[in-house]
Amino acid sequence: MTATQGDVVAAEIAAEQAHVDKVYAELAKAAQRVELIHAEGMARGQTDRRGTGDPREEELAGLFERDALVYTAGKRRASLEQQHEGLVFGRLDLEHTTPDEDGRTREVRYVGRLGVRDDDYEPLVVDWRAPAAAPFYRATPVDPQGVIRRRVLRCRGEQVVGVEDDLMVAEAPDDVVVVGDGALMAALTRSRGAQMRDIVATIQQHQDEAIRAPARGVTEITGGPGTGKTVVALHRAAYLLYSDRRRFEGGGVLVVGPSSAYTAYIERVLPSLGEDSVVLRSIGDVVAGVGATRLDQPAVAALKGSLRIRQLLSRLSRAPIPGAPTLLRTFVAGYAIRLEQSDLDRARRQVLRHHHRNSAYDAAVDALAAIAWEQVLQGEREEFIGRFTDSGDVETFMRQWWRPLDPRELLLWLADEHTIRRLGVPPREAEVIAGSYQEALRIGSWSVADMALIDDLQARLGPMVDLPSEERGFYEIEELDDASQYGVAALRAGSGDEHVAGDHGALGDASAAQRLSQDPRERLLAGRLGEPEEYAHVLVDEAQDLSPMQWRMLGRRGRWASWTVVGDLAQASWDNLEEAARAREEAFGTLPRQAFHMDTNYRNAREIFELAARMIQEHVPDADIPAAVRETGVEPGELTVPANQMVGAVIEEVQRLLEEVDGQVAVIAPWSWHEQLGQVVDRRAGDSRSLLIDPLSTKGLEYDATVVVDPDAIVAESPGGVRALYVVLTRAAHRMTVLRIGG
Ligand SMILES: Nc1ncnc2c1ncn2[C@@H]1O[C@H](COP(=O)(O)OP(=O)(O)OP(=O)(O)O)[C@@H](O)[C@H]1O
Repeated sequence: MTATQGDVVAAEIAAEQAHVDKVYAELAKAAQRVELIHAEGMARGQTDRRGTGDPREEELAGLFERDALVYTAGKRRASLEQQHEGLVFGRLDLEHTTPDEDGRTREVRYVGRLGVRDDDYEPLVVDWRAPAAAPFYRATPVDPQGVIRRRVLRCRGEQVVGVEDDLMVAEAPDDVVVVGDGALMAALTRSRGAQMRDIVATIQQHQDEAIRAPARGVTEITGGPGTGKTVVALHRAAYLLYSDRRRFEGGGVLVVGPSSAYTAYIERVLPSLGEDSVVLRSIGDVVAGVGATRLDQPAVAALKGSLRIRQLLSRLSRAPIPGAPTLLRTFVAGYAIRLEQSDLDRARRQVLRHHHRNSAYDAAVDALAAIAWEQVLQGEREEFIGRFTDSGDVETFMRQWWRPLDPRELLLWLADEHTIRRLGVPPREAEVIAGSYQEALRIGSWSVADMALIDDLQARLGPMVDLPSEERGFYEIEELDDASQYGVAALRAGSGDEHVAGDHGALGDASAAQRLSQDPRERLLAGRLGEPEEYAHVLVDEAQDLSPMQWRMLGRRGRWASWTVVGDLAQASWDNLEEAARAREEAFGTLPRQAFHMDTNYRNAREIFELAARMIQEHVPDADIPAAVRETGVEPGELTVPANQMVGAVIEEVQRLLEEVDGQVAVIAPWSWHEQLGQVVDRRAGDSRSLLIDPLSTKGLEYDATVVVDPDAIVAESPGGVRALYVVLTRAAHRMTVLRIGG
């Protein structure tokens, strides 16, 4: 009796299962070792004087050691747990030209999310990032690199449930069985989850080249929609950490994306690849201690994003504090001193020529003293200056005239149109800017574009330094002033203290304060800004959308960094691309460049992408159009419905699509439809399989199916116009319906 194809596959699966079992057994041993280290670490921290609050020095050393051990063990355990699923995903059968020491030319090599060795230190699985794993991604029939067969193992938990082979030589040797229809197609046909998955088992050769490119300088990854730019860039981050852990884990890797929906969407990819030290931020969350999700009207965002705004910020950072005293009258060393507004302005200008405002308190006192001396010119100059500097009146005056300035406070000065006009802004722009900060004060939240302005002002003002302290109360001990470091920021926030958390780690506390406060102004100023954190590598996704001011903001965080920059100009929602390109060049300086272009669309079924491509080519003839590799045989639906029947049509389409796909169905609608549609479709992804989302928030995301509502309004409403619609039309993997308004 001959074996059926099913029997052959079952036998292959059973053989792979035997190896996978061995790996998990080894892993269980490793987990036990981790437990032992954990237990040992905890034991070292035991102290016989618990509760006295007075640990001996050797106990402190014990505690430190314990933390280090527990930390390492915990990290290893977390990574073992996260990579448990699908730990082994690949196998290479290689034929070498020169035999090994035992005279064999054949080798079997398994590839997985991490490297595992047996007791003899023989590799059971090679980490996908190790050089030994490279042929898994690089071998092709034209250049097999010694590979006869590449096999992808599909696992559920610890069970191998399928194998998919690619043969790299013209004919398989007799003992090498080839099964399956190819792993890539199987992966692309599957349903999309609410979160992005890693593609470690099916990375394609051209993607692998970008992933493993050297870390130097700037790596640009371009390509049309769905070409895997994001997922490739994330694998690249994992690869860089593996290839030079000291540099990148120590220096930090920052990944910046367009929105918090995007960061939530991609947040599982890196942990599933064994990396949890990467910092993910949306562009509204880059500045430590403050965050924003609100978007300005396009005209306002354009004004705030352009480099022209820097002139206003420069003047603002040197302007007098509104409401601060305009006259200093006092007696020093028996002389009556009177410093008028013009004297004060002169002193301020002199000081700001050479100093950051927030660190120039002493210089400002000196400047005032020098001007006061001009009114005296009798006796000893040094003695007079000393008496002036020590004067209680002068200190009281300085507390108002030269207090530490929070950049956010300066932006709020702009809510007053007269202030802006005094700073030389033309009336129409002054009105737009004032209106935007009046709105911020009304609703108590910043806009995403404000973050880059806050950052720019912070660079001009310097970090906030507390004024020289007044005499302290007896119980007010030094350390408690900065208790935020010890995790009590939320308490201070609750007590109404504006100066909450001092670093990004405590951002959550700042937002706790924001939630607690009823007063919009207090919410805007809650928490304390941290200083810009610098990184060894900065990865920017949807880079085509960054404004020039946002490039400057990122530039401050990557002054010594290498970069990976990902984008597609045809999807841009920023219209002055030339100015943004200049700001971006400035951020990169003279760093060397390398470029990778992705030209295969792995997301959209061909039928869906053709509709999107036709639309964008009509308006942007030089758009970068990839080739879609998968077909479903189902054309996207295009319906025209009267406006008053739109809600019903949406409900009907959602119902229909939910039956056709296993994953999520997104209704992508312009804001003008959100109120009506919000009553029938969930606004948030949550557990529900259908959701309502606005066009801009879909950047970088994907769904099994989409219902695109009123495309003309999407174009009219978005700063990117047709480019925004192009983004929207390329979000669906399997099914799409476009609902136009008409007749
Ligand atoms: N080699 C691969 N194997 C399996 N799936 C892949 C592969 N490459 C890309 N994909 C899938 O294709 C989809 C699109 O990828 P991704 O979101 O990274 O594209 P993108 O170029 O960033 O798209 P956009 O610019 O439209 O946001 C994702 O579901 C991703 O998992």
